[in-house]
Amino acid sequence: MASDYAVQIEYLTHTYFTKTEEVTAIRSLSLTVQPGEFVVLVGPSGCGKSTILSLIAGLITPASGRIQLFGDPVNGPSPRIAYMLQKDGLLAWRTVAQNMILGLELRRQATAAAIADTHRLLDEMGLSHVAHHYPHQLSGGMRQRVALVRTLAVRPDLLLLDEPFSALDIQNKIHLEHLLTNVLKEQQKTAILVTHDLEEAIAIGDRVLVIGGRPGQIKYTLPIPADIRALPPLEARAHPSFRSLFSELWREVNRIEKLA
Ligand SMILES: Nc1ncnc2c1ncn2[C@@H]1O[C@H](COP(=O)(O)OP(=O)(O)OP(=O)(O)O)[C@@H](O)[C@H]1O
Repeated sequence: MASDYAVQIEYLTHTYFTKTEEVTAIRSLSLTVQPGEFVVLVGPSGCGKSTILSLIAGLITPASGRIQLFGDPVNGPSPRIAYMLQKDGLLAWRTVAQNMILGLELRRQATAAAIADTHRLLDEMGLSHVAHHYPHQLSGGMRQRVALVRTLAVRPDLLLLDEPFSALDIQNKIHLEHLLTNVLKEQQKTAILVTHDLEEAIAIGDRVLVIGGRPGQIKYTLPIPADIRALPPLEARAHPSFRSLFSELWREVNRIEKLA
């Protein structure tokens, strides 16, 4: 029977083989993500968060277990997924306008309508005035906004976000969180974010999963209450329950780190 989940992971195990050692990064991990849900992965360094994203993206093949995307098995990179990383990956010799359609070009989807859509997104990000600038002429926050436009331009059903805002100052970070969550809500996209920033996790996620142990497994789940989820990221941080959720998450991440 076809699955109704955006992502369904069952008993996933992954081992890296190097010349000198074998590292089992993930063992027997099961997880489901609902369409439209925003799931955040946090946990100590090296616990396997990025590996989970790479497996979902079909960039690496698991040793065992099963991953389904919108009911279809993952057998390699899927056009339904877009990936955004901490490094913006903008090409220095292309303008902002040319950079933001790169994904569309690679997928042979750079139609006039699709390009017009990216210009609308660029406008929403407050960046129309730099469409003809080159990346070196932009600030870090602007570059990451362009990278976000490029990620959204291909109209992915699932966004995988690996610490996309971690190099930004707090103002830029909250601004980008705001832009991201607005677009995700408007377009009802599913997203999985990896972050080390526990405040960010609570302010923008629907559900936060603490990954830990060696090999990595889900050790703790923190559902974010509906009244916090309804708020923009800055206002969420000022909600009366925010501090106690932060303490709960902090305690769990530290407890798991000590056990590792
Ligand atoms: N290509 C690789 N070859 C060998 N081992 C790897 C490889 N990539 C990751 N690992 C190992 O797998 C484990 C999980 O790594 P992963 O990058 O998924 O963790 P992470 O939780 O994302 O870490 P961080 O928070 O530091 O980015 C670590 O022990 C890491 O050293």
